[in-house]
Amino acid sequence: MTDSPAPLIPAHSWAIIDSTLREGEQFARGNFKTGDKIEIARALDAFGVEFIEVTTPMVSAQTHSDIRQLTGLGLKARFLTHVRCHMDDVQRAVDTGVHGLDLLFGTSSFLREFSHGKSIAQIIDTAQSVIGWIKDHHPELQIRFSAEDTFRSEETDLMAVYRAVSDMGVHRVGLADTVGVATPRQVYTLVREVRKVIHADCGIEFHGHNDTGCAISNAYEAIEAGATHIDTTILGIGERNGITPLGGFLARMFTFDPQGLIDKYDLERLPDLDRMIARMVDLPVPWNNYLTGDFAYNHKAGMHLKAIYLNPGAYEAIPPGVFGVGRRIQAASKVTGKHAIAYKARELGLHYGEDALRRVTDHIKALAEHGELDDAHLEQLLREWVSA
Ligand SMILES: CC(=O)SCCNC(=O)CCNC(=O)[C@H](O)C(C)(C)COP(=O)(O)OP(=O)(O)OC[C@H]1O[C@@H](n2cnc3c(N)ncnc32)[C@H](O)[C@@H]1OP(=O)(O)O
Ligand SMILES: O=C(O)CCC(=O)C(=O)O
Ligand SMILES: [Mg+2]
Repeated sequence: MTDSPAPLIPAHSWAIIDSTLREGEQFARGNFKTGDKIEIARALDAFGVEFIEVTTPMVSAQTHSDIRQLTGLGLKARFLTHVRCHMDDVQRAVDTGVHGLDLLFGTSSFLREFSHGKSIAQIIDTAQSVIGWIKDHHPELQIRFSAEDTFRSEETDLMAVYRAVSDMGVHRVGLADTVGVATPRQVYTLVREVRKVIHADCGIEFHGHNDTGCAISNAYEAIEAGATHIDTTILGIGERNGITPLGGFLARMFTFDPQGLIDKYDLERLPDLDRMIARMVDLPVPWNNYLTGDFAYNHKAGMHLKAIYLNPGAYEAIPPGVFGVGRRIQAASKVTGKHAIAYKARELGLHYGEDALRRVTDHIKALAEHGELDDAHLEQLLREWVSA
């Protein structure tokens, strides 16, 4: 026996902050009631996510009381609340029973001009007094500071902000691709730069929107560059078209360290998580959803089917059973081939000679020009042709 090589990106080098109960509430249809929130939190905890981020208690008295209820559930996952870097918000958040505060302050010129109106010097000043207050009065709380709209901010501004908050002793800094514009290479480069100015024990969190379709690749690049925490939501729900989806992110990371993921999370629960959120937002799970979409494991073309029957790994990067889903073999279409038909026949105890197999395959392909044949039709045909 030889030891297996160390995984390229070990699963223990990063953690998930699932934000379905924060970013997900900002999704068009994310109107979770207290009962929904409890169901989501319990399901995420059973799945094994390390952190659950919830909305700021500043939203309403109901939200404040919901957070207290969630943190009182006795779950293993740790709760974080997402608050503006402002004393009013922080003081409202500290008695909610959360494990930590996710502070944010927009650093791009867009947000400095149109959101809060503060200069970089004022942001640093405020951050220092808010962080200082938390450290003095609630040293038990984890503190994260994120520069909202990081990827449209000036690099010199960012470095000044990150250095200052790291010097104040925050546990993590956050990089947020708020409008989903960053490319994977930009994410990689910036995370590397940030790593150089913060303390060695300070974590790096990445939050990526999917407006240009890069949310998963950007999360992956962030980890490659040294990020320690990734924000996800179930099905990727969030503002506009959302953020890095939990399932898609896990699919990406599974390819680097399958066993690490199996050890950390109860992966077979993923389909239930996706269906739960689909039900709550009253939308179907997308047909092409990572891992759990109806057709995520559909195999159709003859060349694929020949190999799939011999070894599914020939056309699957990730075995579906690990994530609690099954594969579908679509044998009776116009793009099928003789190997798939022979296999289907064998399943029925039927055996064709080479010529007969060619003829029945061509017949099925011709019929399927008008649409797919269902299983019953295929079986009937195979039985008829073997005795014809
Ligand atoms: C990219 C993101 O997803 S960021 C997170 C977004 N999350 C939320 O907005 C949480 C839900 N929000 C809410 O319930 C409300 O917006 C509240 C309670 C936070 C604030 O409500 P209101 O006081 O009515 O203000 P409103 O929402 O209209 O405007 C935002 C305010 O936040 C201020 N603000 C924005 N960012 C920050 C910040 N990082 N630190 C401090 N203040 C900030 C703005 O200046 C503005 O305050 P102003 O009116 O004094 O200028
Ligand atoms: O706090 C953060 O890091 C992320 C905030 C957010 O949702 C965003 O910038 O899109
Ligand atoms: Mg966001």
